[in-house]
Amino acid sequence: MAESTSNVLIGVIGGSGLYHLDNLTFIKHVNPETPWGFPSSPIAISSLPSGTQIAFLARHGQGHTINPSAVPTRANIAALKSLGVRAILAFSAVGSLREEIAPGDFVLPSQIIDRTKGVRPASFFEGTSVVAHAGFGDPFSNKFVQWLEKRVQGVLETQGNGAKLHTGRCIVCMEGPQFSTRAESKMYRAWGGDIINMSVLPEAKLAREAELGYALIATATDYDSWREDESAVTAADVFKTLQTNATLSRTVAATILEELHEAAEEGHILTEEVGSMKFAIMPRSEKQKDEDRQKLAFILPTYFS
Ligand SMILES: CSC[C@H]1O[C@H](OP(=O)(O)O)[C@H](O)[C@@H]1O
Ligand SMILES: Nc1ncnc2[nH]cnc12
Repeated sequence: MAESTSNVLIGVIGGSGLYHLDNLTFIKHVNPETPWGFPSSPIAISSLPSGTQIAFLARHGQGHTINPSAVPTRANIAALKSLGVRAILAFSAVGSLREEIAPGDFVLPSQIIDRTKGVRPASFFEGTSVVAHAGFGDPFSNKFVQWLEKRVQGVLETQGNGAKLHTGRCIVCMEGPQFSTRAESKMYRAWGGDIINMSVLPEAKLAREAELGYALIATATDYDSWREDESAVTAADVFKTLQTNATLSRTVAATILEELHEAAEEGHILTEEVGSMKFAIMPRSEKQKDEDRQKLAFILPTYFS
């Protein structure tokens, strides 16, 4: 492990527009070097009013300098794990593929359609002599997502200014940086996609490989490009809602993080993840290289130390 751990159980990943959280006392920045390089940006360790510490990482770097295809996601997940993090609460700006999901609404997706194009390293095992097939049928941590539902709903009802929460939805993760064509946007709707972004993969896959709880709070900024009589999405459309969504995301985080830390400490929201890689990893063979096993011990010390 690169950094000493100090009971930082929750890692928050901020997406477009969300580069810091509120109501926290900043303690320090850490920048752990992992076998997969450095994270997108130094990770801010801060304390909640109770003293509980949390970690915050800006997915695209503090000045939003990293495009979605180039985010060093393996380093991000490995760095968070090295700090002792057990659950990641990720935020993402998304396009809506459904009329009822309006810009400003929040979504807790439960499924993913992968439309990334193989340019992003998507496994810690890639390039090693160890083979593993993580289960990904339920790409988000079901218990964690269920835990979030009523808490996020509560915040939106009292402080959401009309923002609605949608649950049980399917997110399409596309390869950017360009937005989808109108034909693609319609195709994703026909496939059952409800929202679209460029970031949830490989983040969710890598969190699973590292046996971390992972949930995404998706915040809708636009209607993508499927509406016949409307113009196709532009970055300017996204920017219109980004700040309002980020402010509400900060309120959600400030309201739930203390209780989330407690839930992670007790472990009941993470029972599906911990131990999940045990039978995903192909049995040890003499052909597996020691150096690869050492590398993998960084994220899975239980199996590789
Ligand atoms: C700024 S529009 C496209 C960009 O926004 C989302 O970023 P994030 O998921 O980090 O909030 C989307 O995934 C794209 O990367
Ligand atoms: N329409 C869209 N497509 C992909 N990613 C997005 N992030 C925000 N809006 C998006």
